[in-house]
Order: sequence, then C-alpha cells, then structure tokens
Amino acid sequence: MRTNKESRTGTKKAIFKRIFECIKPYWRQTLFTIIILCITSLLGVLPSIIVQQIIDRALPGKDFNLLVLLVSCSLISTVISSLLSVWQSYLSTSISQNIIYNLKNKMYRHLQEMPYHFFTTVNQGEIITRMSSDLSGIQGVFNGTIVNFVSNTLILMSTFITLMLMDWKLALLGMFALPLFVFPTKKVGNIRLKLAKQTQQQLSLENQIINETLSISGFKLMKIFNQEIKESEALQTVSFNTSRLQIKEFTAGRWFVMIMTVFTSFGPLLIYLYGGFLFIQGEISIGAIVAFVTLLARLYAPVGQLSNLYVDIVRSEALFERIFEYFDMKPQTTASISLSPWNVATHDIVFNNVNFAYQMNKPVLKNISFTAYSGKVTALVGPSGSGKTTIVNLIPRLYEINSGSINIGDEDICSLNLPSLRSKIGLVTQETYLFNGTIKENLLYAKSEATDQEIITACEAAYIHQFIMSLPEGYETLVGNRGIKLSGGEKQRISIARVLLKNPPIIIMDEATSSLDTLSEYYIQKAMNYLLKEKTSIVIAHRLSTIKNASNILVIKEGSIIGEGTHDELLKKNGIYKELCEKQFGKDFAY
Ligand SMILES: Nc1ncnc2c1ncn2[C@@H]1O[C@H](COP(=O)(O)OP(=O)(O)OP(=O)(O)O)[C@@H](O)[C@H]1O
Repeated sequence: MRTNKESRTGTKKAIFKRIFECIKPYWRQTLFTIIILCITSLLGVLPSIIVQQIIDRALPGKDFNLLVLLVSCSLISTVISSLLSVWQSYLSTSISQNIIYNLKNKMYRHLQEMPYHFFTTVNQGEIITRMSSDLSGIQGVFNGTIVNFVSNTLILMSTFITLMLMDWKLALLGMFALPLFVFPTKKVGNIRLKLAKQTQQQLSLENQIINETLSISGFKLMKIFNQEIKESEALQTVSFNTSRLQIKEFTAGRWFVMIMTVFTSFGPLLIYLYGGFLFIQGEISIGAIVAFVTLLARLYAPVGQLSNLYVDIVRSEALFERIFEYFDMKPQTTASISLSPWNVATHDIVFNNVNFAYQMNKPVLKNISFTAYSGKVTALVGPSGSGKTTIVNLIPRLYEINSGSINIGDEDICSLNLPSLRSKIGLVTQETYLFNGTIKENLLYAKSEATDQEIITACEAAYIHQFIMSLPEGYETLVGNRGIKLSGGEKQRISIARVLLKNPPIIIMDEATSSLDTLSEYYIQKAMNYLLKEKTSIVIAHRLSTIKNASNILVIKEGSIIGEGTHDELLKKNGIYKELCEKQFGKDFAY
C-alpha cells in the first residue's frame, strides 16, 4: 500500500509535470530568461572582486589608470546587468501572461463543457474565485515565485563558488550561520501558511456575504426582510477576523527576523576577526577581507529569500492543485459514438421507460413512457415537486438519464451530436434570463445573423413589438441586470420572441406560475399560440387555457405518469386530475 508521503510525492510530481507542460510552449523564452539570470548572477559578483583589486592593487600602487579601468568595469557590469534585468522581467512577464491567457481560455472552454448538474451543485462564488483570483495567483507564481527561486539559487551558487575559490576556510567560516537561517524559516513559514489558509477561508466568507447580499435577488431579499444591520454586522465580524489574521500573518516571525539580523552581522564579524588574523600573518590582503564581507551579504540575502519562498511554493502548490482539479473534472460527452447529422423525418419525442435520479437511491422519475407527437402540444401537469421540470430537462440532455431511452424521430438523443440536438430545441423557462444589454442584443443571442426585419417579425408574433417601440430607445433599451427593468410578462414575451427567432422544431415551455394581469396573460397566450404552431411542444402548464388547448395531457405524480388524455377525457376518468384542477383553478372552473 502506498503511504501518505509517497502519494503526496506522486501528486507533487504530477503537478510539476503539468506546470512544465504549461511552460513548454515558451521554452525558448524560458531558456533566454535562465541564461539572462545566469549572466546577471555572475555579473553580480564582479563589483566585489573589483573592489578587492582597487584596494589591493590600484590604491597601494597609486595607479590612476588602473583605478579608472576598474571603476569603469564595475559601472559597465552594473549597467549591463540592469539592462538584462529589464529584458528578463519583460520575458518572464510575457511568459506568465501567455500561460495565464491559455489557462483562462482553456478553463472557460472546459467549464462550458461541464454538465449542467455541476453548476447546480457547486458554489457560484467558488467558480469565480478559481477563474479570477486563483489564476492571477498562478500568474504571480510564474512571474514571481519561479523567477525568484531560479535567480536566488543562481546567485547563491555563483557567490558560493566565488567565495570557495577565493579562500575556502574563510568561506566556510562565513557560512556557519546559514543553517540557522533555514530551520527557523521553515517553522515560521508553516505558521504563516496556516494563518494564510485561515485568512483565505475568511476571505471566501467575506466574498460570499458580499456576493449574496449585493446580487440583485439577494439585495431585494435583504431589504424586504430588513436584514441590513445583521448582514453588515456579519461582514464586520468576518472582515475583522480577516484583518486580524492578516496582521498576524505579516508579523509572524518578527522575533525570528530580529535574531536573523544579529546572525547576519556575526558572519562579517568573524571574517574581520579571522581574516584580520590572517592579514596580520601576511596570508591575506585587506581587499580580500572587504570582498569577502560584501560577497557574504550576497550569500545571506538569497538564503533568506529562498527560505521565505518556501511559503510561496507551498501556497503555489495549493493553487495549482485547485486549478488542475477543475481541469480534471470530466466534461459531458458532447457526442456519442455516432455523430448522426439531424435528419429525423418527424420530431416526435418518445420517452421509453425513463428512470432518473439526481442522487443515488433517490429516484425522481420512475418508468416514464409517453410520446409527444410532432405538431401537437403535450402538457405536463402535476403537483409541485412531482418531476415535470426534470422530465423536460432530460430532452436537451441537461441531465443524463439512468435507464430507458429518449428518442426524437428515430434517433436516440444519446447518439445525437449535443450542439445539433440543442440547436433544434427552444426553451422558454419560467424565470426569463436576460443579459444586461439592450433588448436587441438579448434577441440576437438566439440568432446572431438575424436582420432587423426578422427581429421585428418575431417580436410582432410575440406581441411585444409595440411595447418595445413605445420605449424611448426602442430596441436599444438597456434591460438592466437579469432584465430587472422589465415586467415578468414583458420578459417572457421577449423570451418567446427570442425562441421564435431561433425557430427550432421542438419547443419546451415552462409556463410562469406567477399570476399575470389579464392583458399580459392574453398577449402571452397569443404569443404562445404562434410559437407552438406546427412544432413538437411540451408545456409545463399552469394556465387553464393552455391545458384546454393541449392535444394530450400527462398527469405526473411523485415521478410517475398517473394519467394521460385530453382535458375532457381526464376530467371524466381521472379523479386526481379533477382534484388538481379544482385546487389550481377553483371549484367552479369551466368544464
Ligand atoms: N438539481 C437538483 N438536485 C437534486 N434534486 C432536485 C434537483 N432539482 C429538482 N430536484 C428534486 O426533484 C424533484 C422533482 O423536481 P422538479 O423540479 O422536476 O418538480 P416540478 O414538478 O417541476 O416542480 P414545480 O412545479 O414546483 O416546478 C423534487 O423533489 C426536487 O426537490
């Protein structure tokens, strides 16, 4: 059996492999960046060596020409190094931006392919966090953490080699303090990591409160129930915790920093002491001692930074895990084995013994079998929660059935190409969703190439054209978030017009339960009559007029069909149906 440690190493390896895959397309730029970092780290040791030459040769020899030469060399190396750093930062920024650009678009495409149930279960804020802050965190990893890691490692190596070449005994003496850096930094790093995780949790809570209470529906709910003070206090508490945690995180290890500062001054002091002794013995020059001390500072700085990078590296690992976790989720199969083009002669929809459950062992639909005939209206009626919406959601394959089959014409929907299946279905939902744009933009969502005349024809058929024209900006009127500036009836008629523009052979309609005024209802009814004409339509019916007009009515109860027929037939033979009608439309509804 694999131990925990082994499996963590395995995961780490897999993550590194995938990070490498992300960088691979930019290997040339990456190679350049590494070369530049190598050159700048080598150039970085030059000034110390030059100082040694100045002290040991130019000054005692009173050689002004050599002094000018050495100072110029130092200046030139600094200028070259700075110029290279600019280039390197341009390269690493463009590499990281390109990687993020690719990841973001790939992730969006991937999420688009996810099955519908994913979006009904996952927290919406979570998706946005991964698409935004996690991805920008990853950009920081490519642009900061990785570059810092490579550059500090190179600085460390170049300085270490130079020191060893200069005098290995002095080098070892100067380095005795190094282990003292590493161990406590790791400990402080772990404390900071723990605090960072807690901060992240509080930040998510903060986002959740903001998201929920300042979204259009949440805001309304908060106002109606007078919950402003409670919500604002909740946010205050959470943001107070966040700020406390952040203060703790940033001040964690301040004692450690203090001790480290003392230790860093120990190294040079030892060099002065032992180097001074060697100087007195005539074994070493003053220049060498000065060069050593400056190089030592160059050694301590990257060690300190590398130890601090530990926290960033562990954090980055978590970020990558979150991003890759999304990529590993299985998308919905868009096309099954046969990619049949759509050539069904009729568009009869046939449910054959369909069973479905959202959760294991909790069947929602049981042995559903019926035919919705082409050119006819099939109405679904039944108590709330009986499974009507679930039945219609199975047709465009928003959910996959557990057993049985659904055919359109002669084709099993599972063998149809998903985009082509959906292109033949028009969906009018209870709650019409409109994007925050103009009425025209919302209509064009159904058919981007529609002409103005087509739009007008569709809106006339949906009995909404006159209303739109009465608005000061007509079709260019902005509808607000989720179409908040329009009434329920207006929104539904716009959504009918949108489906009319698409003109699919199959229409699925979930009638609004909310009561509309008689005029709105009248217009919607007229619009519906037009919409459903010569289509295969399935309507979740809430209005008596729809039920009466339907060719066939299916009575659904607890996930089963318990009756089928026309309104009159069902009234005669089905007690439950009669009861349902009486409940919904009153005892004396028109027979
Ligand atoms: N996404 C979901 N995950 C889990 N269970 C669900 C989900 N959607 C619906 N259900 C459950 O499935 C059952 C059928 O729901 P469905 O929405 O199909 O009923 P309905 O007849 O359309 O109700 P209504 O008339 O109130 O809209 C209900 O018990 C509901 O709680």
